[in-house]
Amino acid sequence: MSKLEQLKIELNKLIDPSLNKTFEEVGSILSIKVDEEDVIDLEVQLKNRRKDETNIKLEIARLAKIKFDYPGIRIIFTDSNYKLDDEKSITYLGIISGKGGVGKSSVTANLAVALKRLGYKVGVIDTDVYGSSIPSIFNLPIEPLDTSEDDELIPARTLDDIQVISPEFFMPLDQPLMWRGPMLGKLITHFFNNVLWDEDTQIVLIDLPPGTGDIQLDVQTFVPDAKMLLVTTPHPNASHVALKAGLGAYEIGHKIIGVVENMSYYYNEANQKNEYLFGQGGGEITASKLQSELLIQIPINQPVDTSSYIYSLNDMNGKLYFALAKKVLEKL
Ligand SMILES: Nc1ncnc2c1ncn2[C@@H]1O[C@H](COP(=O)(O)OP(=O)(O)OP(=O)(O)O)[C@@H](O)[C@H]1O
Repeated sequence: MSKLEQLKIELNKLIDPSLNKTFEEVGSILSIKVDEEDVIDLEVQLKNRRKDETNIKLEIARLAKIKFDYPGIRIIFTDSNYKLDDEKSITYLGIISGKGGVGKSSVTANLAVALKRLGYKVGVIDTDVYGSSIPSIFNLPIEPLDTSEDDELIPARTLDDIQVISPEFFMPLDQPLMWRGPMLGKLITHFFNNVLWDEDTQIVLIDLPPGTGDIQLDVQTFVPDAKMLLVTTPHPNASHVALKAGLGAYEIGHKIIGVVENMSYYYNEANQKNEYLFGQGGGEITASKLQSELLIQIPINQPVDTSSYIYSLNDMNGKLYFALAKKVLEKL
């Protein structure tokens, strides 16, 4: 047996501390080679790189250099997707729209509350960097988030116990901040890789920027199983743009679970009729062209408690969001 094969056997006995399983059991070693200068090239995946990489690097170096006398070793660490049997996994649902102002953030926040009312443990990631409004919808103070000992972000928490992550918490108050591509990419990576959600978190809603861009692509990379909910207003022009966003989502590889038509009508108490201020049919057209389903039509309405953006269960819209949450759960 060659020296390299013997080293591989010893490496395979190492334990991934975050899985409490040997490298062999979870297939941690992706590749191992030796170059012409006798230096080892090793590719290893770990469940929790941030926490375990330094110690594992030492253990590997000890084996390769001291026990097997190799002059050097280069290690590339990647993330392991290995799932333990009892590991709870979070379901991600992205909320998308063609353009801004159609109520995407309102839908995200009110859907989160409705899911919570149904007994689910919910988180929200606000990725709408240029139009971030989730913290203000939830009335959360804009202050830097705490971090755990392992440098993970601890989400802000609403009074309803919904956990929230938003770029707002990283920006100077009331000042513009120019997010450039790489900076933005880092922030979003952090939002998906380094958040300490409560252990029993079941659903995380992602408020995405309007349209199809880098952040949508990032979400596909970090959470490829994420499903999408598309928000549009009833106006045919809005639905035209929403359709583009939906087609873009399909192209990226996202699944759309349905369409929400927001600001569908206004119920006029005076004549007891629905007034279709923004036209009619946009949601239905978008859903049918995407071969999806129009899940709900939400009218224009302010919460009875005018100090809040969240509808109570006494509000007509609160009841509709409750119905939407049930449909969403069926689709997920
Ligand atoms: N059904 C509704 N009835 C009345 N007002 C609504 C309704 N839906 C949303 N709004 C209001 O419309 C405005 C825009 O909503 P919101 O910020 O949720 O849109 P958005 O699509 O997330 O926009 P952006 O992408 O620019 O952040 C807000 O003031 C919100 O309170």
